[in-house]
Amino acid sequence: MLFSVGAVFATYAGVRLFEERKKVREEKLRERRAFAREFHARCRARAAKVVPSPPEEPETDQPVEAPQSLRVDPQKELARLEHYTNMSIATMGIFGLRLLVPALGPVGMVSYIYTAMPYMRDVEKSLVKDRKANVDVLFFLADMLTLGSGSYFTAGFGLWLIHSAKSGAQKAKDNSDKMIADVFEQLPQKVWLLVDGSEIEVPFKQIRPGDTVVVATGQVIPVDGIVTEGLAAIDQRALTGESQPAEKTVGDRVFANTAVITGRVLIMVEKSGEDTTASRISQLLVSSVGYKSDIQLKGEKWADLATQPMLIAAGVMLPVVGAVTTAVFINSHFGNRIRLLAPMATLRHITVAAQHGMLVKDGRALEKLCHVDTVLFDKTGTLTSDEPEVLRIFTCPGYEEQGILRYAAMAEGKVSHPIARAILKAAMDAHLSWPDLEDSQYKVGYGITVELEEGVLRVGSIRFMTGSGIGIPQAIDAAIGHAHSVGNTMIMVAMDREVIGAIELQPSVRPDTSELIRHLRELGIRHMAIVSGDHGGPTRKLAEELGMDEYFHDILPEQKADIVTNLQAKGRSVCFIGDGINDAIAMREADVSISLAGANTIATDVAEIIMMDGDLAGLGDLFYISHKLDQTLHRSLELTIAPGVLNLGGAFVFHYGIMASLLVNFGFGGLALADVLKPFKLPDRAEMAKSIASGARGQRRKKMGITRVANAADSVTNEDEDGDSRSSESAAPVTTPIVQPAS
Ligand SMILES: Nc1ncnc2c1ncn2[C@@H]1O[C@H](COP(=O)(O)OP(=O)(O)OP(=O)(O)O)[C@@H](O)[C@H]1O
Ligand SMILES: [Zn+2]
Repeated sequence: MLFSVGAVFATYAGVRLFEERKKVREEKLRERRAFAREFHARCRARAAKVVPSPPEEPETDQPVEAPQSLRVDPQKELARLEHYTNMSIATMGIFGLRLLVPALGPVGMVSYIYTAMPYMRDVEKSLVKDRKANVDVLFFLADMLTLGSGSYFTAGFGLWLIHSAKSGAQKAKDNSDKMIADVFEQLPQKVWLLVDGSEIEVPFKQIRPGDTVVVATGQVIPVDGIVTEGLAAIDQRALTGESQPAEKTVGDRVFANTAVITGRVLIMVEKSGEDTTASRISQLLVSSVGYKSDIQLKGEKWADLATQPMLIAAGVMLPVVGAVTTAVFINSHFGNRIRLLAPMATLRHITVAAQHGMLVKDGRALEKLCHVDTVLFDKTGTLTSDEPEVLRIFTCPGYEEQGILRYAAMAEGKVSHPIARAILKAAMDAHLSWPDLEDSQYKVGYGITVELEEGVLRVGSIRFMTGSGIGIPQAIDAAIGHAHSVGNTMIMVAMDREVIGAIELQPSVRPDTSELIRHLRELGIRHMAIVSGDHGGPTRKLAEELGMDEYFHDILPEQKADIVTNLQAKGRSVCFIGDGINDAIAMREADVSISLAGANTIATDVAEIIMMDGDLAGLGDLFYISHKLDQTLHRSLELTIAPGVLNLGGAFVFHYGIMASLLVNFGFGGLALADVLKPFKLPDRAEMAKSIASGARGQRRKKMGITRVANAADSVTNEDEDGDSRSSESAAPVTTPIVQPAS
């Protein structure tokens, strides 16, 4: 029987030896060819009296590429895994028939060795390359013991368990990848294309190599390309991590997903929109699924910690208790299962989110969301609809309403701020026309400056005016007071040093938002606040209306981020929901960031989760899905540990066989898998709250001592009653630590 184990090793060694020698031979051949090439090049160069140019340096400025794992064709990988799964079934079959036809024994061995080949490669890699005995090594040892003890069928079954788990995980991953890619493609993406000297807005996918796109302040560069005109400061943080903006001008390369902070450039496109979309999707898939969840990390750590001692223990046990008991003992190791289950659980929940119109770009975000206790909302464009309405236009002597509106529209040109959209719409509705301006300067959080023949035009906030040394006339000041008291936003229009008019904008709060806030409280969110760049008046009004705990107004973009980090320093876990350029930094700092489809591209690029319907309605569902994921991950971990305990008993107390131990693993593995893949529907509101509270209580019971989880659970259960009482008196005034406007 030891003969069979020997045969396995001998064959593997033979195959590997053959491969290595082939590799060496190929290497030599390559060297020889390279030498010949260089030799010929030198001869030619000498003949032409020029020195051959050095080989081209690889570009260092390249955008990040998808890791190796994603460049493997998933179709082929799946086919390969399925092939080995089928082969292990065949092996089991042959070994089974061997009982009737003993001559089939050697055939079974050949089939076994073939099926074990990829597995042995992993084992070799672990031992030779990583110099570490990992779980693969341990289980391989168990399977060799099984084979050596003459349980051929069981050994085949052991192989099948390994291969089928891998191919099952790959299949689930493929399905989710497709789903996520589909949802991503629905994101509305438009770019400004230069056609015969004028700029037109076209869908991103229509872009072809050689086209010229125009990108101005506050927009994200949609493509890889070369700057052919203009100058811009570009934030490459998303790409290179460097926070210093880079100056780019004619001849420089720029990359997709970087943002223009100031300036305006024409870019010649290098890759078509479809190619760029494809590479974006592959990047997206890397970040959404190519990571390890906390629970997986924990599980892997435990598995790793247990591996060496178990190997040693197995070595000691083998001569004493024999192969069977040792193999059963090894099978009590909970192995790699969490490594398969955790990503599958995450994928499953990302897929459910996608089916409900939420694109989770980073799986970690979904995992972290259930620990969030503080949600910060941006106001304009997030809590209010992405297009307020121009309500009134105030004019100063010498100007007419239409003139003020026309100036404002001229300045707003291609800005994609909700205020800009509202003004442009009003101007269009009034059938005004205005020239296309190229050199407008947008100062985020303040407003826009344009140099016209008649003077310097400024359109923006009151602070923008006073900061530029422009006073507010009394008549306008009175109008501002009234507008703010009813919750409206006022935009100043100034020419040179004088305010010439103002525009009053009426926001419309997204429907059912106060209901949503109440819903989130039921789901365990303790603290909710508005963080807005707008004035105190309208911000307070909305905060009261919606029953927020706090509000921050006149907040500049960097300050939004400070608010997030301050809260985090107090131990809060913060989710930031925003739509604008002014939210991007805060979103980067937040534990979880969410944006809405149709918001500024910088915001949707930074956000880890995008609400594809363009509104907040699905937020409750999202939190629920996150809690569900957390519960599933915990259950997965339990279901991987349970069979281990049972098998440990099997080895020392019940004395059962190897097959029994594998069946225990198989049974629990199947249960865990079914649990992870179980389809689930989103329940109604009351049911959601109950399920989250009970999950948290359950966890608290088990996790006594781990303060963070226990605290979170506390808050959820307390909030149950708390949330109810709050909802009944939601009209009560908010006690508001107000952040004073920065001067
Ligand atoms: N495109 C613009 N046109 C005119 N004024 C602007 C523009 N962008 C910003 N402003 C002025 O600067 C202020 C701050 O703008 P910012 O974009 O930081 O926040 P916001 O849109 O008002 O509110 P929120 O932060 O809630 O989205 C605005 O209230 C407005 O007065
Ligand atoms: Zn906003």
